[in-house]
Amino acid sequence: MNAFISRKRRRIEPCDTAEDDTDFKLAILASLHPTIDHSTLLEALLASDGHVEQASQSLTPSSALSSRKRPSSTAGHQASLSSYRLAPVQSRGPAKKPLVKKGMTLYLYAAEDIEAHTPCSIIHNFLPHEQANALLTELIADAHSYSSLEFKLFDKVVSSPHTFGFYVNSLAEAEKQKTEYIYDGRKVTDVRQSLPEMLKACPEVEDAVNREIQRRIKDFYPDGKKLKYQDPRPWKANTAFVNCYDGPKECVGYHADQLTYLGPRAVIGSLSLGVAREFRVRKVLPRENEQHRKEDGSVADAQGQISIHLPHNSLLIMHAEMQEEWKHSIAPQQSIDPHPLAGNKRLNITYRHYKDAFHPSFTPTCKCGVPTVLRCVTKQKENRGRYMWMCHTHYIPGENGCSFFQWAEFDDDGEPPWAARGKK
Ligand SMILES: O=C(O)CCC(=O)C(=O)O
Ligand SMILES: [Fe+2]
Repeated sequence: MNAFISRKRRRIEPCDTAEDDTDFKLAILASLHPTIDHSTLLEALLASDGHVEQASQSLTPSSALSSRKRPSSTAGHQASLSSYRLAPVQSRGPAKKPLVKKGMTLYLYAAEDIEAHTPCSIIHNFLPHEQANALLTELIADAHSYSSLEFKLFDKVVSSPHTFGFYVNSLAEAEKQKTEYIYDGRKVTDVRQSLPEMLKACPEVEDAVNREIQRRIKDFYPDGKKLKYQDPRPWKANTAFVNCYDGPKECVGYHADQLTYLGPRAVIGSLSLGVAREFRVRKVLPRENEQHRKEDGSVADAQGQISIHLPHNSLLIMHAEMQEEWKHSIAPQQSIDPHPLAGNKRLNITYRHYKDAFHPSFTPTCKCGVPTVLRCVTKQKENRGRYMWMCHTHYIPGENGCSFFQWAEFDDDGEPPWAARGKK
């Protein structure tokens, strides 16, 4: 049986009387459990909604397990919190009700918990040890020349506090990317050919992702059927974005990945190497829940979030329900455990399947003459889940774009109408 643990995120408030109360309860718990560290006590208290007695019971280890320490996030070591029975989790299938609560972060470590409570599954120790290290070493060398992503946010040009590189599997593909594809309204100049170890890992990633997709469908989706618009054909790893996070403060904010070249209900395979970091996910709320939005625009506190621990050599599969219904981020941390090969760096490969039918020569072009971006309506209740093609150009600093908008139509397998016409 596995368990999860949760911790209330610390608010930046100079004086908080609730914190005093918590400190008092913590002192009682500490006296009852003198060998358990402070953060584990705090997590148990919060998971028990502040009930000291309940927290104390949950901290009594099951007879078979002797370890009491919260697992450290030491890279390369896969830890689980199964020694604390804070909540029972059924062995297979989706969770009956969400565990995440307002203002809380649930910390998930075990594969069974991750797949039951998020749209992701995880394979720990994915590649053979030597292969993972060779891939990491190859990427560290290439990451020196990565750049950060610049984008426009409310008329300000901001750059993401991490760097990345973009790879495709052949030089011919790289040339096509540079000349035919558009990202945030622009062509990209730095497209790399996948490195030997990246190519070597591709078939393994493809096999694992395809297996996980089938398992997800069978065990988690209604009636064991694929989702509407999900592609029934095998998933391919023909494109990769490699993210580099150098030190605990480098991060990426909450976002959903662009579906423009992947199509609806896309699946992404994300291989983590080097320093272990926290991958946070939260479900997107429809607009009627907007009363929870804070002044700084965030809603994470209002609905809670889930943190997935991503150690070295773990493959996270973001399933077909992820991009349309959830957002994800890599959170900045106070500290990290350095990795023997990578030092302070985490390298992450997000393998993606670019589909032929979504090549920009087929997708609608806006009034600016630029191929459009594919988006899904997530907030507006009436149109939630519908897709639309929209002008990209307003992402370019100094440009406002046009008002182009067109609903996007797909068949049950996520194919756009022009692909069906081509088949006839
Ligand atoms: O670093 C990660 O695990 C996630 C990166 C990511 O979200 C992205 O590349 O879109
Ligand atoms: Fe992403």
